[in-house]
Amino acid sequence: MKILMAEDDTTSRLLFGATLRKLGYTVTAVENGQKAWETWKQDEYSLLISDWMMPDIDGPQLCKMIRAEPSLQYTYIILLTSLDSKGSYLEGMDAGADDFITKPFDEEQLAARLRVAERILALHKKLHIQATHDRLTGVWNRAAIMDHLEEEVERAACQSTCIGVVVADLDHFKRINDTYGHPAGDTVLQEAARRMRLVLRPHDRIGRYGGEEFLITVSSCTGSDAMILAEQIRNSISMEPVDSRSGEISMTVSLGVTVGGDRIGEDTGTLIAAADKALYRAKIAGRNRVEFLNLK
Ligand SMILES: Nc1nc2c(ncn2[C@@H]2O[C@H](COP(=O)(O)OP(=O)(O)OP(=O)(O)O)[C@@H](O)[C@H]2O)c(=O)[nH]1
Repeated sequence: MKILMAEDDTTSRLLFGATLRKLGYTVTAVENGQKAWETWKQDEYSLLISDWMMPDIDGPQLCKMIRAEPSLQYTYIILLTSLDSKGSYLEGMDAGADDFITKPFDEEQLAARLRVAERILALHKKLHIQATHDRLTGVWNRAAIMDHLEEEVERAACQSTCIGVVVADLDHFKRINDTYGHPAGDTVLQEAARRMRLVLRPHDRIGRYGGEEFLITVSSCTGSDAMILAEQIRNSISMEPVDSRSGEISMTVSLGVTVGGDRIGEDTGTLIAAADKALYRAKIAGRNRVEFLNLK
C-alpha cells in the first residue's frame, strides 16, 4: 500500500520513512503541508501520515482540506504528534483525523495501527463497490452512471467538447425469460454486459439503467465516433449465441445514440431523452439496429 507522509523534521522524516518501508509500505515523504496537499491531489493516496505541527499548512488544516475535497476513495489520516492533551486529540478528530501516533513512536504499535487502517480502507472499498455497482452484471449501477454522466456533461461544457450517450436495450428479453427461464435470462444479461464492456474505450463507462437496459457514456466524441461504438456493441452482442445452462440463446440489442453537452441547456435529462427517442425508433424499425438523434 502507498503511504503519503508529511513531516518537516528531516531526522524524523527519514526515520519514519525507513520504518514504513521496512514494514513493506511504499512511501512518498514530503517536508511540509503544502507539498503534501499538492502530492495528494495529484495521486489521491488512501493513507496519509502527517505531522501535527508544520509551517504554513499544519496537520489539522491538511485534514480539513482533504475532507472538504470530494474524492472517490477515502483517505485514512494518522496525525503524528508529541502533544498528548485531551484538547489536541479532540481538535485533530474534529479536523477529520482517524488516528494518532505520539512521537517518539513505537514500531510495533505503528505496525498494528497501520493494520487497522488497512482493514478500514478495505471495508470502505468494498462498501463503495457495493454502493456503485450492479450486483448481477458488475457494471456501474443506475445512480453511479447518472452521477458520472452529470460530471461528463459539466466537463464537456467547460472544455467545449461533446459527450456521447448510448442507450442499449436487449431485444425481446421477456421472450428469453419466458422461453429459457429467469436464471438463463440473468446469464444473458451478464454476458451482454461483459461483451459491451470489452468494446468500450478506456474513458467510456457503462451502467445498468434498468432491467435489460444499459446506459453508455462516450467521452470526448463526435456523432460518428459514438455511432461506430454503438455499431460495434450491436455486433458483439449478436455475433454468437450465449452459452447457458438451458442451451444456446441468441440475443440482439437495439441502441439509441445522441451527442451533446457542448452548449448551455443540454443537461443529462435532454441527452437521455434524445437517446431514448432514438432507441424507440430502432425498436420500431425492427430492432437489432442503431439509430441516431441529432440535438442540433
Ligand atoms: N432474468 C432477468 N430478467 C429481468 C431482469 N430485470 C428485468 N427483467 C425482465 O426483462 C423483461 C423486459 O421486458 P420488456 O420491457 O417487455 O421488453 P422486451 O421483452 O425486451 O421487449 P423490447 O424491449 O420491446 O424488445 C421483463 O420480462 C422483466 O421481467 C433481471 O434482472 N433478470
